[in-house]
Amino acid sequence: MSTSGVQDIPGADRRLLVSVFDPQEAREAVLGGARIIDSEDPRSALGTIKPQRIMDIGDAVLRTRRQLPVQLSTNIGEDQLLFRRADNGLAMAKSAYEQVSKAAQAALGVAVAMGTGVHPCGILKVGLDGMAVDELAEVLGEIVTTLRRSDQVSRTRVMSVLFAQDLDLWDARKALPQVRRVLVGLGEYQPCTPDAPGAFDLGEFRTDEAGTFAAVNEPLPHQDCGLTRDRRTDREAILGMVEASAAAGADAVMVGTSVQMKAARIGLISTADSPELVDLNRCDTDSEGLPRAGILSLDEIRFFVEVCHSYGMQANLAGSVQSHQAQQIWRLVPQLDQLSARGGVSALARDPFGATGSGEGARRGRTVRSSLVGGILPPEQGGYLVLPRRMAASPQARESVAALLKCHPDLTAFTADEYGALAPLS
Ligand SMILES: O=C[C@H](O)COP(=O)(O)O
Repeated sequence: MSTSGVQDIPGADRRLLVSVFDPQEAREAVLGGARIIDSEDPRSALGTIKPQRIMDIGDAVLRTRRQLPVQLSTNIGEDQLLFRRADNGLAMAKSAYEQVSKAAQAALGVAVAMGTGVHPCGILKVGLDGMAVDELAEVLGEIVTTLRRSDQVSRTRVMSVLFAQDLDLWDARKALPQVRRVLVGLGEYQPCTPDAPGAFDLGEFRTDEAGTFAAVNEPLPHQDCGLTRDRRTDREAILGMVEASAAAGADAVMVGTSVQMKAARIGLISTADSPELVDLNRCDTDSEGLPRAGILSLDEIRFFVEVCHSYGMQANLAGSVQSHQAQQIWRLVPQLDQLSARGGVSALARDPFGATGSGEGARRGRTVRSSLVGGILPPEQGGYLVLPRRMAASPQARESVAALLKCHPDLTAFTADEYGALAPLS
């Protein structure tokens, strides 16, 4: 007898998407139980990936034993904006016609790279960051129509992507050294004068660049795109994105987070201030004591799912999704179609020759582990709770986990070391 209720949903077909960068990560994701294997360059939130790598990943999925049907997905980048450089060096937007055409060409290209060998319905994620609502609807509509008319990939599903943001939280965190370090490592900065807002000396992070000043790249505010008047992604922004996606004929909408939010430990799901959620975000601190924060409340997540379904589209959540969030959200929002993850299912790479892991903390230096994939799976597919070992050591976290297991006694809990090896939570 289920205690969460979700196991009792007849025909539940909820899916975990895992973003991978190579065939080995693809195998880990499939063996861990992911239902959508997403080809993506982890250097950014929707990192563009070469078609040949998508093909390599598809081949790896085909060769790996799967218990349930698996789909492929990929993306055509975070935004579809195109610029040219004016004589004075300033960036000038290219014509709407060129933007729409390039996006549709890219969509066709990556859909062909995914092919139909793994599944007839590949999924195409379309980043639309920074675009005005009418602009993004035009791009999406062209992509949908182009793919539908194609001979080979007409069943490709189109998923629009909205990057959720909380600009007040971002402002409060963006100057922290650990946030700047990650963004500098990912190349998310631009040169500036020493007196420019947010300027810092690159030499703090790269000795060879001492004396060069830079500022981290800022998120593109929703207000500038006409999505909402708020500095945080709210119901108005969600509704605007879902309506535009539905009008364009998209099949699904994903709300995720930009690389700036990820670097600042601002994930999509807020566990604070909810009587239904156990707040483990506050116990998940980095080595400097910075806790994980979230953007959308449980009610806003329910609103997103409900609005998507009212337009006949699927709802997908992403944005530094952690195991404790996933296990609660799957149970509390049983209608949710998909969760997506990379950071929450990756660990330091273990060097088989004995050296310690490399690339500590950076998105690129971590690799997908099947043991961690199980931490984000829905309960009806065997999902369990995974707590990073450093977090499990905190009495505050232990207390919160005890409360969580009391709410959901069907959950089995493990700790994970920095390489993703699991041990039962004792
Ligand atoms: O498509 C989804 C993203 O790859 C999720 O990445 P993340 O879990 O590190 O935020």
